Parts: sequence; C-alpha cells; structure tokens
Amino acid sequence: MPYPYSPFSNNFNTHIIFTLKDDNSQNEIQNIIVKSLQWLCTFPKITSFRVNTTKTTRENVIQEIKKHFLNVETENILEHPTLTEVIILKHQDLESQVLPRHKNEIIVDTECASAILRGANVYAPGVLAMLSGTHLGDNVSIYADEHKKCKKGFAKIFNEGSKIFIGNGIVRKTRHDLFGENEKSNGIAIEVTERISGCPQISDDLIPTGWALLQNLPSIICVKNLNPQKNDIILDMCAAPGNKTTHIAALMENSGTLIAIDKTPKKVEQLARTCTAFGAQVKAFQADSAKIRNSNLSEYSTIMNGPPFADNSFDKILLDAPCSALGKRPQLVNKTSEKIIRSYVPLQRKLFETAVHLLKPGGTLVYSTCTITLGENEGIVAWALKNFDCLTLQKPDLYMGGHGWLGTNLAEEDRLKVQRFGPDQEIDSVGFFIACFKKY
Ligand SMILES: C[S@@+](CC[C@H](N)C(=O)[O-])C[C@H]1O[C@@H](n2cnc3c(N)ncnc32)[C@H](O)[C@@H]1O
Repeated sequence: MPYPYSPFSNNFNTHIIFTLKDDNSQNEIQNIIVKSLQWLCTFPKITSFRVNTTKTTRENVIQEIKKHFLNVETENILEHPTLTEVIILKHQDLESQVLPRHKNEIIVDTECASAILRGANVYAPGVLAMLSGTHLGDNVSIYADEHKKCKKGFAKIFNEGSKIFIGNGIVRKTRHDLFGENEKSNGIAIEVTERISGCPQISDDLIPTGWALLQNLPSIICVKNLNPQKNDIILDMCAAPGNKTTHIAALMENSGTLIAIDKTPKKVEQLARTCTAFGAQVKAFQADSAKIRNSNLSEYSTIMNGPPFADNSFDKILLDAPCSALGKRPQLVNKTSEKIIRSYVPLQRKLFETAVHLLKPGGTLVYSTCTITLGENEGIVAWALKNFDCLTLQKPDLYMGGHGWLGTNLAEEDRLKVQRFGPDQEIDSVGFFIACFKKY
C-alpha cells in the first residue's frame, strides 16, 4: 500500500465525520472510519467520461480516445452498460508491478501529486524540490511531500520528511526556470510517463471541446435521478462550473427553461463558458441561492429574468450543495478543521429551505454532496423530513450506490432510499451522497 492510511493528521477528530451525537462506541462505525479514510487516500481504478449527446455520439468520442491512447488496450475503453452517455477508461493494473525508481528525484506538493495520480503532468507551481545538476530530458522519480516539510527550491535528496512515490517522468524545465529570480513558474515542468495509479495521461486536447468531459459516475447518476425531461422548468441552485448543468440541458434536449445560479462571480463566468462550449441552453445568474425567493411574486415571466423567483416556480431543482468535499479521491493530505466542516450544515439548511419553497407541488428536489460526513448527508435529510411535512423521500429508479449510514433519526425505510458512494460500492469512484425528494 503506497498511500497513507488517512488524509487527516493524528489529532483530527474523526467523530465529526461519522457521528452527530458523541457516540462512536459501535464497532461498525469504527470499521467504516478506518475503511473510508484509507479509501480516500487511494485512487479509483477507472476514469469516466460523460458524452455531450447534443453535439456528438459515444462512438465518436470512443474513436477519439482510441486515437489518443494508441497504447491502451481496446478492452480497457468501455461503454458503460447502464449509463448510455458514459465511457469508462480502465486504468492499467499495476498492483503486482513495481515501477522503477530513478536516482534523480523531484518533490511535489500533495495537491500536485493528487492531480498526477488522476492523469495530469507536473506543472511548475507544484514543484518543491529538484536536485542541482538536473538537466532537461533527465528521467526522474516523482515524490509527494507528505508532511509539508520540503522548502521550495530545495536542491538535495529530500530525507527530512516522509515522501510518497507517485511515478516517473522526464524533466521539461530546469531549476533556473522553476526557482530562478524573476522567473514566473508556469507550464509543464515534468512530463509524467508512469503513475502508480496506472492512470494514463489525460490531457486537455484528448477530446474535441464540448464533446465530452471527465465526470465522476455519482455526479452523472445524481443528474439522472433528477430525471430532466423536455420542456421542464429546472433550477440548478449551486451550478458552477456547470458540469451537472450541461448534463441537465442535454437530457432536456435544450428545451424548456434551465436556470443555473452560483454565488461567486468568477465561477458564474466559468459556468457560462462551460455552457457555451457544450451548446447548453442555460440562463446563468450570479446570486446567493439562499436569497433567491420572493414569496410576494407570482408571475412565471419573472423566471427568465433571474432571481428573485416566486414560490412554486420550478418542476425540478438540483441542490448540489457546497460541502466539506471530503469525498475527493485521492487525498493524500487534508488540512481541514472541525470548524470548517461544521460550518456547512447551516448554509445547506438555508439553501434547502429555499429549494422547498421554490419547488412546485408534485416537483422533484435532488440534494447531493461530494462529502462523506453524516451531518451534511443523512443529517440534512433527517432534518428536512422533520421540518417539511410536504416532502417525502423517494427511492430513485436508478439506484447504483449504497444505503445511508446509521447514526441519525432517519427512519430505516428512508435510510435505504438515499444513496452513498464509498468504499463498499461496486462503483469505484469518489465519496458522494444523493437524496431525492418529492413535494406534495
Ligand atoms: C459542489 S459545487 C457545485 C458543482 C456543480 N454543481 C457542478 O456539478 O459542476 C458547489 C457550488 O456552490 C456554490 N455556492 C456556495 N454557496 C452558494 C450560495 N449561497 N448560493 C449559490 N451558490 C453557492 C460554490 O461557488 C460552488 O460553485
């Protein structure tokens, strides 16, 4: 096992993830903790692509991927059997192989290391150390600085802290390019040739713009659970960078009304760019989605002008909530704090309450997060069912995750309706949570 056993430091209180009450005595919870933390440090053995079916076909994208990966076996590029817009790229299985280690090394930060494991090259800002005397074209082994002990510009073999072997590559920038005075480090510093994750190089030019995007399977399932249909009126409350928005638009066949909102102006620009690239018919607005409701309004016509919206305006709402994002994989190191993790629930509740009011009776609300904490997931569902009599939880037709965790007041039958994606599921992806509600 080349990875650490937990992304968190030893003094991190893991209770925050798994228990709402101060009770972690159950063996089951203890087992989930150990398994989940170790799983978060590891890399999924597949990469998934969602095809933009409004612009092209799955066959066309597969042809592009095959052209790009001449050395990847054809049987490792697969059509997903259930999700008709999805292509799976299976990584090389390196479990039993030992990659060579070069004498020459470079040290990168842990964020850069996670990106490398997902198929990226080493970009200049991520490099911490390179041996003096390293030349362009040299073969190097790449290590992550596990405990953030390596100083930028370090020039010797790094033995001061623990380093994790990530893979090998070829030097494309010198020490002077990277650390020289007045040098603004940008661009590819190391072209990665092999990774311990077995993931091939996933470069930006892999697929023509707007044809497909890298998207984790739970995110795709989440939008399918919303079940967008032609001529629906749909609200995507926390939409940037627009990965789910463009999927919703494709399933609506660019008909009806799709409103996408994000709080951060720069992210709304990114959202608009994604929608343009994907040819997605979307009206994007910058707003705080906790404040986009005006109960005095009643006109449908106001929807296209953006917020505020009248109550009972939308057929379907996606609340892909801001969250502690602990489901990301791989995470070699995570420096988040208990305070930060706890800060999300009040915001998620405000956004959720707004969503309930904006949804038409008979409408569908999908709540999702890319985190693993009980409070942000089953905790929100339990709170919602207690506070909004008009809501019931639905088990979606497309149910590919696992059941919810114990530890909240969620009724047993409801715990079996929500979907968790974690170490025990067949889908080897990121940590994710989905709950589907109907309003009456
Ligand atoms: C999990 S990300 C959304 C990812 C997006 N749905 C996708 O699939 O591409 C959460 C987003 O919520 C936005 N956000 C945070 N607080 C918000 C608020 N009060 N109102 C609207 N958006 C908010 C963040 O800027 C962030 O882009």
